[in-house]
Amino acid sequence: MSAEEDLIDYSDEELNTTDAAPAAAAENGGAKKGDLTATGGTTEKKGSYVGIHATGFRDFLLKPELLRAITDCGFEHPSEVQQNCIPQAMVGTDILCQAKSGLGKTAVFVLTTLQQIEPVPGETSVLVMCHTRELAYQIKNEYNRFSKYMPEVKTQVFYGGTPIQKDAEILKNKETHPHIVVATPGRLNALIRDKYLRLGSCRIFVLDECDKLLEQIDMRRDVQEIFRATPKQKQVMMFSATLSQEVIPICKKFMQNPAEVLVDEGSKLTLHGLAQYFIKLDEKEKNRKLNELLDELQFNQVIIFVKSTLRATELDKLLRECNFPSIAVHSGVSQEERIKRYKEFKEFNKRICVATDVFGRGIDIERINLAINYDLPTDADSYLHRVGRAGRFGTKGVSISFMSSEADQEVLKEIEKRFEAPISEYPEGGIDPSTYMAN
Ligand SMILES: Nc1ncnc2c1ncn2[C@@H]1O[C@H](COP(=O)(O)OP(=O)(O)OP(=O)(O)O)[C@@H](O)[C@H]1O
Repeated sequence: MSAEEDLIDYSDEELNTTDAAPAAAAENGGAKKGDLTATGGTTEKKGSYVGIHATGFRDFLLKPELLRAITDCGFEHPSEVQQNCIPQAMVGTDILCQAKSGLGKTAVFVLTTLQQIEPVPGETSVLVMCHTRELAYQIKNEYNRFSKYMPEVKTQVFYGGTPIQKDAEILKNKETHPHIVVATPGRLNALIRDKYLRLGSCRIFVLDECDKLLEQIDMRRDVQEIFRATPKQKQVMMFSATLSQEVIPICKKFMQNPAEVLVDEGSKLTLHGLAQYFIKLDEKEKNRKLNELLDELQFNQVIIFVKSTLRATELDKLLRECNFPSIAVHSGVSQEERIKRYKEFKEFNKRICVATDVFGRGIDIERINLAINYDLPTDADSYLHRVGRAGRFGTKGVSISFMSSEADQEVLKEIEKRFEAPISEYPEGGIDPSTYMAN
């Protein structure tokens, strides 16, 4: 199975093809929702960056239940993207947001949807979609953390690879029917098609890693069908660290006058706490080098990216044979097992994770301070997402990429150019731990 196939997590669902987004967006065209929005008597002007003056979460005037949960989570100050987006998102403005990896995009939509929600039994009013099952699971957990003091709000996660009947049971019962649904597109579309989930009450539509969801044609079709199943009047929010010039207009077709928080230069996406290196070597030297690195580097947790499920399985086996506490996550293992392994890694029971690109985006594991590209990805955006698994929320980290072919060399050149990030040759004598370990 190719690395590309690894990414398509919803492939177990049958797909129906339509070409709905432009039409749906055009139908929506009349309203000016993203322009000036009034909620609860307050009018928020688009583009007025209340956030710039905000020094704490209190300044956003969020519900006390949310503020308490934020304090419990240990968040002291909003990050820049949170300052820029929360004031507008919480009053219903459409948002198209690009911001660096690991700087808290999730909290933007989790907090602002919880702020706006008015839960009605048996009705789903918030829909969040992302491209992988583990990410959906992670986002659901973020909802649990932040809705701790809102016991009436129910959130559920739906993704493929699990019995659909279980999801159907949850949706049939008013007591368990969620107000917030986090899902991958394939399973969600199947639930809608089979009429288990009705979206007539959907008020907020969120796409996390939106470029991934919209760039691949089959995922986009699912997203479009789901979009068509929701009412015309709703808030749409989209997020990613990478939004190409090509994908931005596609995103905007789903939106009405969105507030745009975009990064104009690639260099602004560089994670400054992350030291980036490459090692030139032959394919056959990779295992020995990896062994050496794992022995010499003082990592807390490491994620090692490979290009296929087969390579993930083999490398993980090899590492375990060498007594490294390794685990593998890829689409070749059952869904239940995948989530189990994700949890094991997240809970620090395993320190080494060998993964395909299913873990390349969005996955937030705070102790990862080393990301290794055993196989380099084929494009610069994937590189940026992958290495962003280390150095979360401004912490220190290091990434090391193996370069074993001319194609790899070209990709590295493209990365350096696009993000204006120096990627240095890994020094013979190794690197000083103080450059990648927390003080
Ligand atoms: N204001 C804050 N203060 C402290 N920690 C925060 C704050 N906001 C977010 N975090 C933490 O920072 C980490 C990264 O956040 P998150 O996963 O939302 O990043 P992201 O922008 O979605 O990244 P990616 O592009 O990689 O998906 C999380 O562990 C989150 O709990």
